[in-house]
Parts: sequence; structure tokens; C-alpha cells
Amino acid sequence: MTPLPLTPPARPRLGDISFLNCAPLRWALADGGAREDFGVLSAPPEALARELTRGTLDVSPVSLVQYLRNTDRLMLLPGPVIGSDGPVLSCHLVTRGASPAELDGATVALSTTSRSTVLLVRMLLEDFVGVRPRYVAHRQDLDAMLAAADAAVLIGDDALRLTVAKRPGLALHDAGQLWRRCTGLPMVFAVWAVRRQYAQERQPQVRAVHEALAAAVDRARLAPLAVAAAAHRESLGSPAGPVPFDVLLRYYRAIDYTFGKRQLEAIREFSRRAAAHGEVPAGLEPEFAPGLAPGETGTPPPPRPPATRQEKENDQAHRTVQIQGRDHVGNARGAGGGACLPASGSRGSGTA
Ligand SMILES: C=C(O[C@@H]1C=C(C(=O)O)C=C[C@H]1O)C(=O)O
Repeated sequence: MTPLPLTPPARPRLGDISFLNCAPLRWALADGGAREDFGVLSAPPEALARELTRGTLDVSPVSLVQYLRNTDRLMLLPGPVIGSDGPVLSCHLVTRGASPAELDGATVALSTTSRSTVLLVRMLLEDFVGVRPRYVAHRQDLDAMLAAADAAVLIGDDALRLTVAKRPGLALHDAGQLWRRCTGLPMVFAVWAVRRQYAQERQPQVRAVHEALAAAVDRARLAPLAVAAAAHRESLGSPAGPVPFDVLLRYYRAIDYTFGKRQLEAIREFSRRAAAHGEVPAGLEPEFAPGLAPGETGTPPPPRPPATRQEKENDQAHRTVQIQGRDHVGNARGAGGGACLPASGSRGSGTA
């Protein structure tokens, strides 16, 4: 008879993005009682990617670009993802009123907190609009970024707060919405990745993490009011001030944790474009942890609320784009190079 181990196997060590985009999962893991099954580290995405590749975390959400740059060490969980099928509300190109087409030769400050959105915006500007800005990496601080540059790309709670704060003269261009307009695809900003070695040696643990996350996504979807209330309480502790409850309700209708066929297609499209820019290796194919079949994570999201007049107009504009010519990585793009992008941003009060 094999003796029982004296100590139980170490709990899987999970990363948790310390932004409001993961508040629904924090709430649901705690509410469902699964939180105690894991060791959890909450940190910004770039710190989580560092810890995961160093081996001090086992499974973590990481920026899509960080996954694509580390496929030799990481594998994918087939869900959840942090994505949006349209505006995401928390990943913006911010200008002083300029449209993307007016940024040729301009300086754009790129937040060092982001890996995916900063590359996404560069690809949108260069591949779809056809402008060539100059880029500077900058700590995420909007005022300092706009003092040093003509435009800034920022993500997370700082960007979400901008969609509610009235900042006269500023135009917000939602990165999720721009990508959707230009490609017709959802955007996947972050994925849950597992260390390759851990995925191979600890299949039952990886399965348990995946199941707990899928159950958390389901639990959060069924309780939008409790989720928004919990996120609002979290935001009360921030020096930047609370995010209103109704904004959070809207935010969690925009954020989509689903990992289905369209998200896989979106990852492939992003990866292909990023490779054409020399930012990730060419020819990558997403690889899932052994034993975990890709499929939809959780139940389908609830139907979207009826479109506003503005959204209907945007949609109409998207449908009437004439596809003409090819961009420099060989993709069809709209007439005039930037036809899938709006002529000007929404000034002062955000895109939502
Ligand atoms: C939607 C978001 O997703 C994120 C965007 C990331 C990026 O741009 O690299 C990384 C992780 C996620 O936090 C957000 O932060 O607002």
C-alpha cells in the first residue's frame, strides 16, 4: 500500500490582474468558495507575466502579446480571456481632439503597463489608417504622457475612469471598437496561460483551475448587480477614487470572457499582423494545455441591450465601407486607408 503523502500537494499558484477587468472573477471565486483552493497573486499584467515565466506562478492571465512572445514556455487555457466584441471602455488611444488619421508624424506615448493594446494601436494606425507616428514608451500617467507627446495609449482602471471623467478637449478612441470596425473580429487583450512544464506534470490541477475559472465566469454572468457592487466597493479603496456602479454595470457588459471560435480567429489575426511587424515570431499556432479541449467557456453571454442611435450609425458606416486595395501586410483595408476609423473621436466625454 502506498502511504498517503504527509503534506497535500501545493495549491496551484494563480495570477490575478489587479484591475477592475478581473473584479468579476475575484468576486465569483470568493463567492463560490473556490478562492481558498489556490494561492493568488494580484498584480498588474506585466508583473504577472514576469512571475509566470520565472516560475513563481503556475497559471495566470497575461497580455496576449506576452503569451505570443513566450509560447516556448507557456500554453493556453481554453478560457477565459479578457476580450470585447466592440468597445472595451478601458483601452484607449487618447488625443487632444485629433482623429487617428491626423497622427502622421505625431508622437504617441505608449503605456509601459500594456503590451497588447499598445501594439494593437500601432497596427491600427499603420496598417489601417496609413499614418506613421513616432512612439515613446512612458509610465502610465495621462498628464505626463500628454505633456511629452501628442497622444497616449493607456489601459485598465485609469483608462476606464477617463470614459466617465469629463476632460474637455480630449478625444478617446476605444481600441476594442477600432479593431472590431477594421477587422470585424472581437479583440482578445489577455489570455489565461499555464507554464508548459506545470501543464505537462500537473494535468489534474490545471483542469481544476480551468473548471474553477469557467464556473466563476458563469457565476459572475448570472449576478451582474452583485458583481458591479463588489467592483464598486473595490474601487472605493483606490486613491484615484470610486468608479460609479452604473459605469461598472456597463463595463461588465463590454468585457467578454468568452473564448470561442471567433476569439481564436482574432488571436490568429492579431498574431499574424504582429509577426508582420516583427513583434512576435511568425507562424505561431495557439497551443492548449494537454487534456483541455477548446470550446466556449461557460454559458453564452446575455443578449446585448438594444443599440443606441450612435451605435446604429457606426454600424451602418462600417457596413458601407468600400474595400479597396491592400495594406502593407497584405490585408484588405477600407477606402482611403482609414475608412474603418472615425474621422474624429468623441470629445471630452469618452466613446461609450
Ligand atoms: C481590457 C484590458 O485588458 C488588458 C490589456 C492588456 C494589454 O494591453 O497589454 C493586458 C492585460 C489586460 O489587463 C485592460 O487592461 O483594460
